[in-house]
Amino acid sequence: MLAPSAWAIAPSEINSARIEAAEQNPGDWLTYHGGYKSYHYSGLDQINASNVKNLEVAWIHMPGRSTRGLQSMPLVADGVLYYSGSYSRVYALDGATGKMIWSHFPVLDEELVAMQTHSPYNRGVALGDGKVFVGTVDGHLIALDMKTGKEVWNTHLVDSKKLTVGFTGAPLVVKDTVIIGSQGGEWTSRGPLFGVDIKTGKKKWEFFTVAGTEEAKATWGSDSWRTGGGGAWMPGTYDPETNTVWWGTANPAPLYDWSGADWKNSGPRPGTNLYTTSVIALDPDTGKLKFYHQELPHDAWDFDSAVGEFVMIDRDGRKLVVHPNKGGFVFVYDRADGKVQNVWRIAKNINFVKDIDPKTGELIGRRDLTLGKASEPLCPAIAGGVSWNSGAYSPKTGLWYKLAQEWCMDVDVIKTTPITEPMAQLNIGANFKLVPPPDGAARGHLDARDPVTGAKKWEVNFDEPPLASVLATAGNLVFVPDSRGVLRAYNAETGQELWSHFNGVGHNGGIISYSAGDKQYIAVPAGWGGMVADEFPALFGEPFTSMPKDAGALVVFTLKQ
Ligand SMILES: O=C(O)c1cc(C(=O)O)c2c(n1)C(=O)C(=O)c1cc(C(=O)O)[nH]c1-2
Ligand SMILES: [Ca+2]
Repeated sequence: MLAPSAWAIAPSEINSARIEAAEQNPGDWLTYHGGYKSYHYSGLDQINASNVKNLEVAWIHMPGRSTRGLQSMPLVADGVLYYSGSYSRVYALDGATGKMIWSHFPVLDEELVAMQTHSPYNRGVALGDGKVFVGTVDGHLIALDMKTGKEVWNTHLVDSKKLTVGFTGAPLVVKDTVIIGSQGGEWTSRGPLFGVDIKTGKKKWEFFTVAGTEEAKATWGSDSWRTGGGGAWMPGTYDPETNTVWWGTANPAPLYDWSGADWKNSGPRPGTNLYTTSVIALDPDTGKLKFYHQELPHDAWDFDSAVGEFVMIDRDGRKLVVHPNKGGFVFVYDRADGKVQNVWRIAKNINFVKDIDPKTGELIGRRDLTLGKASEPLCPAIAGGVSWNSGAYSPKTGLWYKLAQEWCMDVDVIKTTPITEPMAQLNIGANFKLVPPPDGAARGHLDARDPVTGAKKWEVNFDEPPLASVLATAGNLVFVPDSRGVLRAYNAETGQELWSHFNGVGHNGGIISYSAGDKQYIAVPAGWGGMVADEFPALFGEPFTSMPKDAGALVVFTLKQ
């Protein structure tokens, strides 16, 4: 199915209604998650399981200065591809040829950026109201004219000079509001999310993921909310039926806590620490909290809920949303009220809890660390049982294709005090080293599962965990961009590998499909160097020891003529 002409009347008008209708317009890819349902699925089937072997490179684009790789999710509207690289460089390219239409390089506070650790990568842009929106690591949200790339407005939202953190995640457009979340879990901020007027750039609201309400403030003993961390560093999504924004929040700081089982009363941040490591449901117009579920009360392991995937599934009259937590569990919620409907595990090596009650979401047998070396490795490792990139759901197969990671770490918990002056410093609270898990080598796997029950149909193993997003298509295909730099296509029903192509450097970003003219394309950023990627040389050796962390290219494929 190719439907590029459906929007011929007003080609560049992008609003929430058009995003809601994403499924009827498979030639586009309008939001980070491919549409509000977060499927990372393309309804195009020109490229399919029987002809995927005929894929070839159509064009390549080099953004330059790809420090820490190329981590973004491209977007496409009406055959034009928009994407960002490190330092928030934004490009608009002809989707058929790669020819540049415009580029925009923001002027950043380079001195500040050089002092940041989780920087200067950018994970994507948002489209709406004739503009392209991008966040910057020095705390700005910028709107560019979609046709010319000229700056329309530029709003300074985070005092990054003081707080160190900024924006790495993509924004989300909801009606006349642009929503973006800040980094924060590893520092001393309060991890805000912002709602900004789409026309003027004026800030409409701000929601603090740390102590954003009086109820939440009471869950931080010793005034620890002042330096609580939090963060909302990956984009969530929007449920138009209930006018609700779903967003995941990051961990509290310090990441690790020495108080052991007495965490309610002692240690650096006594209490449950709301709304960190939670999913929060906000009113997009006001930023008011509607409801929430804290996936890990008093997270003591850096297992953020910040993974941005909220997969909307309707089943047996129930409206559900599926959300993975970095600790390796997958939560299923009722979309009306955020009540837990199921919890299942996707990572095999987990010992930070014995289990999570699938009916209530309650943690069973938590493993709270105390000062000094832990007696046995903590599983999963700080890099997570799942990482921040997204899986893909195919409404055709009813399967969710999701990557998981098997690794643990030796951990030595130390006492820290938050440093806020003159500039916030990382507040980790432990030294650590990644090690293989009890059941074998450190590795990754792609699972094809029922997203609600977790029932597994098939699994493919990888010697090193892939750290990029997954794409599913109506052509009965699943694409996995792997860490060595090989893009692989699988049969969506069976997991059989059908095609692969080496892109020259590891993948650490998104992947999409779109149409331009009468052709279907697959676009994948190649470029290695995220935070988790830093762990690869010690664990896996070559090719990661010598893999560049400052090279990137957008590689686009189509079928041979
Ligand atoms: O709490 C935060 O604000 C925050 C930010 C980031 C980031 O901006 O990349 C990561 C994390 N947390 C994190 O927990 C994490 O596992 C992680 C992995 C990566 C990466 O680039 O591979 N970034 C981040
Ligand atoms: Ca974190």
